[in-house]
Formats: sequence, C-alpha cells, structure tokens
Amino acid sequence: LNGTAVTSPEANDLEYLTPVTIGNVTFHLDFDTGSADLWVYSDELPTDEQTGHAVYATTDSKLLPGSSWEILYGDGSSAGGDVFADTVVVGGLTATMQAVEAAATLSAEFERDAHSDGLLGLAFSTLNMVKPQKQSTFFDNVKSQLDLPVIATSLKHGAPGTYDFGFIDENKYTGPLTYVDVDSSRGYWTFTADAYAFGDDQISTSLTGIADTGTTLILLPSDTVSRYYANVSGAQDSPLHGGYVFPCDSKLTPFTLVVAGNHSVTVPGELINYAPVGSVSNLCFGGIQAASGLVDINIFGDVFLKSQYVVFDAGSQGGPRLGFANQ
Ligand SMILES: Cc1cc(CN)n(C)n1
Repeated sequence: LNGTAVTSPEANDLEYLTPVTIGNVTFHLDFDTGSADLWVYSDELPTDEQTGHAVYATTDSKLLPGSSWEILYGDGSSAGGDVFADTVVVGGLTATMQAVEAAATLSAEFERDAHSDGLLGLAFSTLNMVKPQKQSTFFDNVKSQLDLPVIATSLKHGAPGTYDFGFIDENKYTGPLTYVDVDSSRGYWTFTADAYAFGDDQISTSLTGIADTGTTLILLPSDTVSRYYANVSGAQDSPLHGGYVFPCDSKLTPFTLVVAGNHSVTVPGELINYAPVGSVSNLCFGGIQAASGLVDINIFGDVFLKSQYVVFDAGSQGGPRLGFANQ
C-alpha cells in the first residue's frame, strides 16, 4: 500500500500544513524532514494556547507511562510534554501504535502560530526526543507497508503540493532524477554538493547541508550569503528586518548546487524573492539568509525544495539518498 497527502502553504509559504487524523480528530501538521517527533497541541496546554487549534484529548488516550519529550528547534522555538500511543492516518496510510507526543508547554513562536496544530517529523528516528526510550517516526512505522521506503515531496510556491509515501510519481517531475548519497549519522537528511553557483559564477567549494521541509528558507554561512547578495543591487543586511532585504523589483541571481559529479540543481531567482517585508516599503526579504547561532549546519529549506521534486529514499537501493528532479 502507498499513500499521498496534499500539503498546503500558509501565507508566504512560511510553512506547509498537511491533514493527519489521530483517533477521530484531524490535525493540520507541519511535516518536517529536519526533526523526528510527532507532536500535537493538547488539552494539557493552558486553555488560551489551545484556542483555534485541533486539540489532542489526552484524557481519552493511552499514556506511555513514564515517557516525556522536550524539543528545541534551530529557530529557537521549543515544545514539550508527555507521550501517548494512538492510531495515526496520513494519506490513507495507518500506523496503529504511533507515539503521539502531547504538548503541555509551547514557546512563544508556537503560541503565536495560529495555523499549525503541531509537527510530524520525517527525519531519522535516532533524532527522536522522547525519554527514556526514543520512539519511531510515522515513516518508520508505515515503511513495511510501502512498495519503496521513500517519501517524495512536491512543495510549491503559493499552491498546494503533495507528500508521496512509498512511490515516485513520474507525473510530478520533468527530466531525470539525480541522486546524491545521504549521511544520516546525525539523524538528518544530510548531503554534500561538490560545488555551487550564483548564476554563472561557479564556486568550486563543497557545501554540506540538510534537506529540511520544516525550515522556510535556505540558510548558509554568512560569508556565502554576503557573496550572493553582492550580485543584487540595492541589497542590504538589515538588522531591522533580521536579514538581507532588497527592492522587490530586483532580478535575483539563481542559486545552483552541483551534485553527483556534474548535475545542477537550480533554484530560480524568483523563488529567492521570499516576501515583502511589510506594507509601507517596497523592500523584500531574501530567501537565502545566514544560519543563526543555534544552527551549525547549512539548511536547504522550502525555498530550495520548492524548485524540485525531491525523493527522500531511506534505502531502496542500499544506503539513504536524495533524488532531485525539476518540477
Ligand atoms: C518548528 C521548527 C521546525 C524546524 C525545522 N526542522 N524549525 C527551524 N522550526
């Protein structure tokens, strides 16, 4: 059995939400290939933090005795609580004994997020934050039902896309799929590009980072980012706006990763014009920004992933790998 779930972007493609049924309640979760915990807003939160969200009814649920979780994300947001076992359905696929992590505390970023009802982690289960015993991700729990141990993402700019589980949909991409090996030793979908380019300017330095559907932007070393925006007239690193901004009518340089020898994976400049900074100015915020202190790895987030059909292959032909094709 395979499955497909439709994922929809919030405003400015800030995050993509996908319906997940837990028990008999449907949650809209942020699928995150950069973490490995499935957590939901719950009745253990202060009531005001539950408002407007689907809420997990812990009093009707099967507790995992003695288990708890606490997670800190690269953007400084955090959450924690206790753990239950429940039936989780995504795109027609069912995991009967899925660890569902009920949130009892949320950081301000989540308290402010009016749309997401939690996260569904799709990184490797070694990254799961449940103690005393790590729990398996939804993907690991349904893997044996799938034709192939793969997740394929088709995230789009300002339009619904899909998560395919167990199969690769040839109708969703053009040209060849180019595969690159993944180093899963830190629990992420980590890969290395042999070189990269800003437009025609190729830089023969390798770039290692993670494919992360839960991060909005592309996050790179600050000197690399500064070099990118040197090509964009009027661009400036603005402390007021928290990163590089430029006139919204700027023509942005494409960003290319060179992988698997000589295959180019290119993000068109249009996708790097992330969003206007706000009503009065004609300034736009860049889709490539510097990684913050908390993040010690480059992150190829949604701005990057939106240009590709991406196959997260956990080992259909040996080790884990990522496949990229234009969409
Ligand atoms: C909530 C959340 C998830 C992620 C990506 N893994 N970030 C940066 N923040």
